[in-house]
Amino acid sequence: MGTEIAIEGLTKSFGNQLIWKDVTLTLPAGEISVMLGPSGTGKSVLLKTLIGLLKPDEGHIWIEGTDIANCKEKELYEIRKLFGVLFQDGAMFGSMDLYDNVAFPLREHTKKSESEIRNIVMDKMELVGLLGAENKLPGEISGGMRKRAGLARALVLEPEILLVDEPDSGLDPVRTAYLNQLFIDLNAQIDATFLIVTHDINSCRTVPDNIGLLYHKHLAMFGPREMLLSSEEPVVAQFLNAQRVGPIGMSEEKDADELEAEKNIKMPPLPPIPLQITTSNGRPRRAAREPGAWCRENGVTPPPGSFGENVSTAPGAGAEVSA
Ligand SMILES: Nc1ncnc2c1ncn2[C@@H]1O[C@H](COP(=O)(O)OP(=O)(O)OP(=O)(O)O)[C@@H](O)[C@H]1O
Repeated sequence: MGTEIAIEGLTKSFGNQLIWKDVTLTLPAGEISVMLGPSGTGKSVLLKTLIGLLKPDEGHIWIEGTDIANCKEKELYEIRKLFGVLFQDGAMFGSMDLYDNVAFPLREHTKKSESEIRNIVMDKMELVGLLGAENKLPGEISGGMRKRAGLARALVLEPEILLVDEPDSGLDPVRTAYLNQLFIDLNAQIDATFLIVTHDINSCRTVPDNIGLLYHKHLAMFGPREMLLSSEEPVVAQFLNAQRVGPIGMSEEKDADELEAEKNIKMPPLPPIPLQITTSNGRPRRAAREPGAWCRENGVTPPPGSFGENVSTAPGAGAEVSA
């Protein structure tokens, strides 16, 4: 089962450039969370801070009782073993074939024999649909395959926490859909805590259990998927529905003149909340909740047409989904 990450009052700047301030959130154990935000709001910096590649100016990151923002190198080294990381470009060694790339963490961090390593590598290659491509070099395969190879490598040490930076950048919608399904299936299988940084609104609306939004140097909101997808908060509603109308402008925040010009333009109504992707083999995912459960429990009426037609989201009603 995955590990909870409790982030408290995290602040990061580079010189006098503040990236974000006072970020506080808990990534629940075994759940999939997505972090969104306009370009340059520090999503990648957050991922790097979580694995200790960058030191925050202030704050705490609690994992299994250790504050990895303030612990000794030796403790950080141990905690890092809980993490699997998939960087944007897959971060493959160009001169090694996919097999050696995926085997690398096992050879580096374990004393496993080559035959044990072979079993693990082939198992993960199969999981990401890359069996048969073991002898290819990273330069000989597509971007989508490189990402999947990066994912196989992130999985070989059986991570409790999986951090993924923009898995869908540069992928076509079909490949993105396959990758999203893979995340859901993987989460059901390995039960790790996932944090995915993405710009893809469709992925963010259908994959995670929780969504966070970084905006204007702070965490605008973090919570269950249904909470954010039913939120009328202008920044959240604008971003999650990819609208031009709202406080976010081309260079992050709109100025007073732009906002004044939009004063009488109403934000469009929220679109229906889609169903969350389920596992491809029907196996239940521990963190998955019934459609509409959060809305029902919190007395929130979701936008009309949410979750398909057969889910009652009235407070107090039991949710039913037609087969
Ligand atoms: N090592 C560093 N030194 C100085 N500045 C940095 C460093 N790493 C990141 N930054 C700055 O931090 C800011 C946030 O960068 P980051 O890559 O985290 O944004 P992002 O939200 O992931 O953006 P995008 O969605 O475009 O990938 C940028 O202004 C970037 O230039």
